[in-house]
Amino acid sequence: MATFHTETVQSGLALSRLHILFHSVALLFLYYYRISHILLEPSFVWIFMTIAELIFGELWLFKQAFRWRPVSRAVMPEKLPSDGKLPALDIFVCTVDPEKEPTVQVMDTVISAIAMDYPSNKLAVYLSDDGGCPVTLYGIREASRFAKEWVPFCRKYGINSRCPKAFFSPMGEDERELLLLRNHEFLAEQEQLKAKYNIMQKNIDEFGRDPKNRSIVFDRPARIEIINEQSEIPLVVYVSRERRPNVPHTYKGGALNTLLRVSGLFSNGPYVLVVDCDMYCNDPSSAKQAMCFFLDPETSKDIAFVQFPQMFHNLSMKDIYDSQHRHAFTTMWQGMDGLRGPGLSGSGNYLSRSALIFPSPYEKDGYEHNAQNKFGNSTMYIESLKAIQGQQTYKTSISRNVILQEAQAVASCSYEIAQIGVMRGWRSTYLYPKRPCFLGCAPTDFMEGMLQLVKWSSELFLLGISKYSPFTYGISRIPILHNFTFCYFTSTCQYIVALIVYGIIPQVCFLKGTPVFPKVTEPWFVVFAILYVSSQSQHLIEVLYGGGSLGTWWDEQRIWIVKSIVGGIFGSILAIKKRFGLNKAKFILSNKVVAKEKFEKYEQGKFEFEDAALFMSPLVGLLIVNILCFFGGLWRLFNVKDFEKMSGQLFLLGYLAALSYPIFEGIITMKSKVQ
Ligand SMILES: O=c1ccn([C@@H]2O[C@H](COP(=O)(O)OP(=O)(O)O[C@H]3O[C@H](CO)[C@@H](O)[C@H](O)[C@H]3O)[C@@H](O)[C@H]2O)c(=O)[nH]1
Ligand SMILES: [Mn+2]
Repeated sequence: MATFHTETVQSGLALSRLHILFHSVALLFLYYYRISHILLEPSFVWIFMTIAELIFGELWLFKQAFRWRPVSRAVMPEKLPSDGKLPALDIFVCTVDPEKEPTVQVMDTVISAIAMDYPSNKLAVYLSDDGGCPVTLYGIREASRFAKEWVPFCRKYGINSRCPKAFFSPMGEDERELLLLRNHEFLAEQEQLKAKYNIMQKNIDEFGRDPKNRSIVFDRPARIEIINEQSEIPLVVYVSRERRPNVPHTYKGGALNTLLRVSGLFSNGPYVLVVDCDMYCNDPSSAKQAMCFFLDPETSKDIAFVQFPQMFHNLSMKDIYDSQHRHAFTTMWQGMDGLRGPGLSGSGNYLSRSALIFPSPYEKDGYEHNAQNKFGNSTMYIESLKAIQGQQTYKTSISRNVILQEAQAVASCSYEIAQIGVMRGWRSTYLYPKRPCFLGCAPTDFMEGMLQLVKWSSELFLLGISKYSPFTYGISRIPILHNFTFCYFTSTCQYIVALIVYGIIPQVCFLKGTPVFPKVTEPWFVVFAILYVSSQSQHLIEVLYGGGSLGTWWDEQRIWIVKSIVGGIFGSILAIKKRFGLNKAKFILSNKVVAKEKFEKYEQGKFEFEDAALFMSPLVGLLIVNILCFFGGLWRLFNVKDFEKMSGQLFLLGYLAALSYPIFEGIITMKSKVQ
């Protein structure tokens, strides 16, 4: 019996495809207008405008792939086999730096994972401590001790908020009150647990107060410790892989590879959940929801991973920086799901181990050839792969000590061989349930948001010029529409060229009185007007349809321009530096602690540019050009009165001025602080 069903997001699909056609035709008219004009009367201004419009058009086209066949899925966990027949599941949590990733917060995630609604003997939780910090090891021991009381409590009352922090916070209030009404003993038990939770936090904080316990060691042997083996709660393992300064460690990817090998020796669950240390499990049923895809009798065989949206607990209503990535997790991922499946977004994804081992879903033999080259020379680990082939949990009679020793070996630097990736023929799937399954900490101040953006942009840029570029590698191997989605991701840096042209040329020409758009009375003007209205209304409909407001639409346009400029310039600079090995800077780890004043500003919906002068400089430059040209040009316009030919530019500049007003405000208040 099927355990999930899929629905094409039908409402307006035909209309939406018709719109794609309509907009494409309008674009062709625009190009015809531009190019025929250039042929008659070549000028740099027109050539640049045309290049910009070609880039906008190209990216617009790639983007339509996301709108072609969006699907939404629903699961039926009640139709899953009984608990005894479920496959084993390993959960991986990654952390590295207790300064940016406070240990107490990491432990909330670990506890929420331990408390997942899944049979304890089938679940194992692995914490990768890439910093090798004593406080992390201390923290997980405390967390495991607390979990031994927390898990039975959650099960007894059927609690949904299994991250203790969330449960005891105002976010958990509704649930607490409901339970209180139903059960008399609940109050006393809850108070007890809250006290124990506070003690746990206090202990960890105290232990971490000593800087020695918080310091990161990047020159260390592997250290693996079983934290819990008793069966009332899942197996809990602490893993700190070997790190040596002169051996490349490939950051989180390397940490995950280590976890795959280590967990292969201990529990070898055929499925693996990966979460970042700040992304606590907000719905304990997510494991069973994911199993609905993996265990579906008809369609499951080729599913490599199930992705849940990344959602955040620290967003404000206005979310001026669009830290939630609304467009990505509502439109884009659903759109990709309707093609061949969403991309891996790094956290909140359930992976099938088979997809990481076997060349294709239909080719589960043959991995043994060369196994030592591919997976390293631990025979015990290679044995574990065989168990995956048979889809059985790896049963072992080998003693714990021998396994621990082997685990130490597979966590050493010499095992860091080729990166594992999902191979061909596999599909992925996306599930966006009503209750968010994972909640993390989004950057809510401008600087942090931009750092993360620059990190991502540089990685996508590098992918675009790599061996695996969608323009070369993808084009012959991936169905065209699906490949378009990857073309889009790897080309967003191109927006910067188009935006610089559109942010300087019409402005300077407005000041000088040179038109760059057709006269308002000419029929060609209609083409430009149509394209503008068409793209804006497409965006507006998408926002409103997803429950957003007019304000969201307006704010998103602003932050889109800001992000495209910052990501485009600094992302490509970083990418080029990385490409030529000039990048001395370390990995940009996202900060999960937010300064209070900055957070307050974000909550009020006010831009805060502190410390971000470098990232802001191109933007400030463009803003100055815009303002000077706008007012200077207005002065000229009212003197010369050539409204007819300047209307297009007047509108563009007015629109940009209105859009950038809050940024302007942010800059002014930043200045006044310095004085
Ligand atoms: O050397 C490292 C560096 C990072 N991490 C961990 O990797 C995770 C993600 O790092 P973070 O800096 O928090 O990335 P973000 O920018 O917040 O996260 C997004 O972007 C990353 C890619 O840049 C993805 O891997 C993440 O899943 C995705 O949530 C965190 O748990 C880190 O502890 C390691 O384990 N080892
Ligand atoms: Mn993150």
